[in-house]
Amino acid sequence: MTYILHFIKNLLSFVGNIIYLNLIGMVLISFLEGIGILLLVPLISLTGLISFNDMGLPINLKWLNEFLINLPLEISLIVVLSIFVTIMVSQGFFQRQQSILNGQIQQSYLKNLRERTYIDFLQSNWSFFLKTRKTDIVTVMTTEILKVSNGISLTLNFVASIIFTIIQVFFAFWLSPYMTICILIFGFGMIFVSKKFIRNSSNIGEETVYLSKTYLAGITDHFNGIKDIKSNSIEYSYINWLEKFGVRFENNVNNLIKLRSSSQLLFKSVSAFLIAGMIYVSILMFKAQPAQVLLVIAIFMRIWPRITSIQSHLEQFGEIIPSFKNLYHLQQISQDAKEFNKSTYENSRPLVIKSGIECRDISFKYNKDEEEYILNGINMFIPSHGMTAIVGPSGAGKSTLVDLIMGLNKPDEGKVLVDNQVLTEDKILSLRKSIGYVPQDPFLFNTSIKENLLMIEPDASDKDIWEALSFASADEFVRNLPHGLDTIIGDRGIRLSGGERQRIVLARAILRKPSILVLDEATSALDSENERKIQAAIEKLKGKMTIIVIAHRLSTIKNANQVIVLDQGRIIQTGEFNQLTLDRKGMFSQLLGKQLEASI
Ligand SMILES: Nc1ncnc2c1ncn2[C@@H]1O[C@H](COP(=O)(O)OP(=O)(O)OP(=O)(O)O)[C@@H](O)[C@H]1O
Repeated sequence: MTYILHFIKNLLSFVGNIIYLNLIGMVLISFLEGIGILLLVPLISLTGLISFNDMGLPINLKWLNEFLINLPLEISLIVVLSIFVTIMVSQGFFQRQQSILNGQIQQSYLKNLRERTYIDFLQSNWSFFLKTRKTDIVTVMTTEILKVSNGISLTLNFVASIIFTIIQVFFAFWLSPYMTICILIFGFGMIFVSKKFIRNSSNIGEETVYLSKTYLAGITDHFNGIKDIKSNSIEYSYINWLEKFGVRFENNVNNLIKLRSSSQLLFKSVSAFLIAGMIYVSILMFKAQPAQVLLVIAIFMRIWPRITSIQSHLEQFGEIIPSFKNLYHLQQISQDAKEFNKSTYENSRPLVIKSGIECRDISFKYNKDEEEYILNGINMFIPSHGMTAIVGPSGAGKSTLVDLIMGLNKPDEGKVLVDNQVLTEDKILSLRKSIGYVPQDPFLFNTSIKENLLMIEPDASDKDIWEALSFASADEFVRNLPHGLDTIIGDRGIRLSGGERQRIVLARAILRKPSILVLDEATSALDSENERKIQAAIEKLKGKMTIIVIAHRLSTIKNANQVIVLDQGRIIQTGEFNQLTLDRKGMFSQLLGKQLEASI
């Protein structure tokens, strides 16, 4: 319940006073419906079968009776029916207004919740994304947020249902206090007894959340790896996975339907026994008149559905509370991991690096419970406007080191300094705004080449774009595409070759005119002709910006001003390319030797 209350509080602070208008609307509607019960009395009387006096009502409606009796039947019937029609039409009108208002509240809350959650995620630091599965975030942003928003609407309906019930009970109590008390005792007794249904709903809801997350994670993995699946002809192990998973999904929904229908059956059966018992007791034991029996039925038919509705709401709450919990927890984690807000984002300007970036005694580990550091006692200086290459065997910590330099990870010990100033939280964003980054696995969106480039620099002109493309040796192939810059490149750029993708991402990084260019294995997917072109391009950039390259192909970094060799999280060699090749026993020479052997 704490989770629902948290989101209700959000809702109250978001929609403000409209929510009270909404509640007033609900009270008005219930009031008009309550009057409906009262109206039954003169209506029954007008049948001519029974008089008010026989009904044994605790209220004095004789004046109404006398007024109606003194009128000719047609007139009194018209009066009563007109009142009835007016009440029903007004109720319908208010109901319409209230439904519209409810819908508006729900939709604007959903919009706000979606935006807030998305902003929270995007403003979180990198460690949040390292700890959280991407597909869990996607599940929250799609299905869970919708469920929470429906849950909010369910809560508003629940409040309405409670208000309806209270007002109906009030009218019923006025007409017949004993019978109302009797129905209420039975009703709330039933709700208490059927707590098990609510608990089971909650268990099913937990399972639904788990299944949704696992399904999305599985399906995403499978289609990301579809080339491996098809090339290795392992389609059927995945089809089997889906079939098994489908059974669990099916059971989950069937269990929910069974639970809901069992609870409805229970309430319906109790309702039948109760009404039969009441009629029996009133006729045989209290010798009730037909009018009183009719009243018993009328009151019962009004109140019992309200009690059933409360029970059904409670069961639905049980089912969606796990979604509230899931969203709440992920929001909390992302808020704790917040690294900036809108104003810090807007106020941070790209840095211009004058002297260079220094790592001083840096140690870092991903899992803080482990003893071993991934990076250990790193001391290095990356001079501005030079080209620094970081090399080393796989798993040595190259990407981790570059992530620390970009302020994505924070060192557990030691500091990163930019132009001799410690890289504090407030400077991280400025630093990142001055970086052009080309990742190992270049990411492109399923849109045109132009839009992919403008994502980084929305104000760039076509001339700037062609310049950047030409610099990245991508201009020729883009010109040859059927729609040139407007060619749509498919999911993650699937319609382009690996090398073409990498060149587009390089062009995108350069378009920003960054003061630091970070290339993480940027040339790995290029053939030697394109690699040569990019080498020449990087050569052109040397001296204009600070270039950091993580390289496996050592031939690509011949012109680096400094090469840093990492092994098992430690720097083991630093120097110029040629200088390092002279150290025959050093790791750099060994790596170079292995690559030469492999290329023969
Ligand atoms: N998110 C992570 N959580 C836990 N450990 C990680 C994470 N990322 C990397 N590591 C570990 O840190 C070590 C260094 O990884 P890193 O990716 O920095 O190496 P690398 O030198 O860039 O390797 P490669 O050349 O293969 O890309 C590895 O042992 C890796 O298993």
